[in-house]
Amino acid sequence: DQRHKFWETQPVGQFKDIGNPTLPEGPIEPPTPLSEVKQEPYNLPNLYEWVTCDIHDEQMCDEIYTLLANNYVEDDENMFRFNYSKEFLRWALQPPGYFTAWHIGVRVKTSKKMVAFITGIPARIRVRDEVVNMAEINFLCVHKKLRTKRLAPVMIKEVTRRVHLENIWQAAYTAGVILPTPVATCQYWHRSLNPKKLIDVGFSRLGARMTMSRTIKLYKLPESTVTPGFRKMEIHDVPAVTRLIRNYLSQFIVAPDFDENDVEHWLLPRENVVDSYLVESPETHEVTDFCSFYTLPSSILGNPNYSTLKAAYSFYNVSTATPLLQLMNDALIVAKQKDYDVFNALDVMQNESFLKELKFGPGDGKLHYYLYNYRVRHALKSSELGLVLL
Ligand SMILES: COc1cc([C@H]2SCC(=O)N2Cc2ccccc2)c(Br)cc1O
Repeated sequence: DQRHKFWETQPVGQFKDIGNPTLPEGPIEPPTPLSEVKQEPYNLPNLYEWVTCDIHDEQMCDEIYTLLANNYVEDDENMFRFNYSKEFLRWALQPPGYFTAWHIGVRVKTSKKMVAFITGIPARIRVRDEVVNMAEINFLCVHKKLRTKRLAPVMIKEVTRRVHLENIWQAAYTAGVILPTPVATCQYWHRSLNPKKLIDVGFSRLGARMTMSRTIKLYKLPESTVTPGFRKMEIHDVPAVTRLIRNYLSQFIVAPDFDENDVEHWLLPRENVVDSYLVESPETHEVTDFCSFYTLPSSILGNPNYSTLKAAYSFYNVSTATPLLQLMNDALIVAKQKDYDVFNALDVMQNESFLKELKFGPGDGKLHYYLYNYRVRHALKSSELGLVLL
């Protein structure tokens, strides 16, 4: 089909190469001399033009928010659609060292209406012992009415060209669909916090021989956290949290190579965007554990009583003294206190060790991770992945 036609032209692991032990791990193609990188943008179909999006600009941010809120990812049954907030988009797209040129919109020349979007952000990602400068590609969105115009391939080529101009030759991205060739395939799990609402909107179903009140009781959580020394992360914790998370992530085959600037950006609490907590030992004042989740609501499509689902997504968690089970239960307790309806987690890192026990149920969505222009000897188990993309 057309999709594989495009990906067969790209430096990505090809299905035909699976299991070929002679192919080395690492870049598939060498960098192109900067003088040979195409200097001008790729051609769009006539009616459309590229626009570089300054996400800091209120009006531009509004246009991007609205495009995504109406046209971004839905579940297979079109019951829900991601509803990234404006403050979340500003956080997600302005990490240390970001390039405005990598926030690319497509708009109609005449009406100036934004009809498509794709982004890249720079990230240092370690693959085994190699730290690679990559672009994390995200928010690929084409307006529902323009889906048959084959805009996505030219948008992917354009963001790749702009990434190449910054001398970066690898990328990481995720998708709900199978493309050549997944580095890892993960499963989403969900922990009900507001089971009545989740059943009312059709996400969950009442279990057999279960009443609503029995279901509410099943998911009930304590009013307050149980771990002594459990508190919100603050700016002065950045050095300790950086040490803790760098050490923890070193056990995974693919993981971000966070420095203190990255930790300050990605893990310091931001209201309605990202929450992070740590355990400071009351005796030694050492920071021994960390947990975090980000806030990504979903629009509920066509329900008369509810319009939005408040969802928390497990981000990075580290346990060295507090059992991970207890740490994550405290995260659930805090999320319930803040009125989240559901707490979502991928089966990456050590998450599998707590999912069933904390009453998570498997979702219907799989998430495939991909690397561009970097071959990994063989697909990873999700527990070998230490990378969470937004
Ligand atoms: C519907 O089952 C799932 C849907 C989603 C995504 S697709 C569009 C959307 O909004 N989602 C977030 C959401 C919506 C509802 C519940 C939990 C998460 C994910 Br990710 C995993 C699921 O299993």
